[in-house]
Amino acid sequence: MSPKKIAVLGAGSWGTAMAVMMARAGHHITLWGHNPSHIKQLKIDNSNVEFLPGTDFPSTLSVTDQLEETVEEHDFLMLAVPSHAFRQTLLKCKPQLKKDTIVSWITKGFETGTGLLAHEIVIETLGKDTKLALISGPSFALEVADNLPTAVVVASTDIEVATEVADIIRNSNFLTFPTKHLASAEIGGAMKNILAIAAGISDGLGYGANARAALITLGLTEMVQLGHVYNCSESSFLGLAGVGDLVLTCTDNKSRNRRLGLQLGQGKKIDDAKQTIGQEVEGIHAAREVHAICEKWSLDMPICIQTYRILYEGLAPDVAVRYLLSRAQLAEPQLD
Ligand SMILES: NC(=O)C1=CN([C@@H]2O[C@H](COP(=O)(O)OP(=O)(O)OC[C@H]3O[C@@H](n4cnc5c(N)ncnc54)[C@H](OP(=O)(O)O)[C@@H]3O)[C@@H](O)[C@H]2O)C=CC1
Ligand SMILES: O=C(CO)COP(=O)(O)O
Repeated sequence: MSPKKIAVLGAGSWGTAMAVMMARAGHHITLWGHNPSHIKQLKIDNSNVEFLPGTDFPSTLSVTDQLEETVEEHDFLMLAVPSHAFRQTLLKCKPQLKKDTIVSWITKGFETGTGLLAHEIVIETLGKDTKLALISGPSFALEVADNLPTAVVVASTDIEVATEVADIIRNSNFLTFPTKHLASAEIGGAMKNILAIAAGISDGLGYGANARAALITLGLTEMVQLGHVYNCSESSFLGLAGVGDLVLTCTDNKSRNRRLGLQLGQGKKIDDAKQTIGQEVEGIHAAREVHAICEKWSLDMPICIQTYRILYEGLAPDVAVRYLLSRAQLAEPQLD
């Protein structure tokens, strides 16, 4: 694949790791960040990026805080901002956006307040003919920045766009699989953050590996249940963006969502836990949106709801777990 010009919009750990990975593969990357002092610091010294220690920037990677000219000069955008900044970033891009620009994103979450999926926001703000794609799957920023093998899906309702994006960003350490299951990939990426908090809570309380495996399995059935609202098939959650990312973030302490849960399970207050992590914890927002969606559609998703109650209603983690255990399921929840 010949080198491309790609603009990564969002200079947090994930945008930076993706930018470095693609620049190493020979692409010409512009990394935009909204915080001028952060960008200034990166221009002076990028040898010790916060949360990505030891990540040197290749010469094919430049940084900027100028969004307008970045959008103007690129026909491939990759949004890496947190979900709460997704719509406003698209709106800021819109005036400079060219007709055939690829709008891709690596954000994981529902829109705060509306519960919309990212592709719904793209269509609402930029129109239904936008060439859009999501890149998602089990992919810790630190490991991608360290050049460790990673496999993700590139999802778009237009499989030609998914294939084009997958072909551009694939390299020997970063495998990409095109898929048309866009909504499932978005739901998987957003839901696993809530479930990673739940798994962290369970581990923080000292419940063992059996409980964690049960949470992962039953969490997957909740993911599938939510998918029914969007007409997603059960099997569409069994890939990298669903079960793959769920297993990763529920089991490894590189996950910020899991680490938040661990601290809550150990008795820490949520504000203190958030402060210790010092980065985005998307599951906190996603729990609120999923709670609202469950109310709207009368969905029974006990793990997500108990996690919401711990996060927003001050429910004690051990009480939430006892509730889950006491639900006396007559039958194991099934995927179909
Ligand atoms: N890190 C990871 O391993 C992965 C993360 N993701 C997803 O990527 C997304 C970004 O997360 P991540 O990079 O990890 O988070 P970080 O906490 O590392 O960084 C978030 C970045 O977003 C910036 N930001 C905040 N508000 C705005 C805004 N309004 N406009 C532009 N930029 C803004 C912050 O800048 P400042 O702090 O200067 O305000 C910061 O640089 C999330 O949805 C996450 O779930 C997906 C896969 C892997
Ligand atoms: O999405 C991720 C890995 O795929 C990162 O997970 P956390 O946001 O929980 O760190």
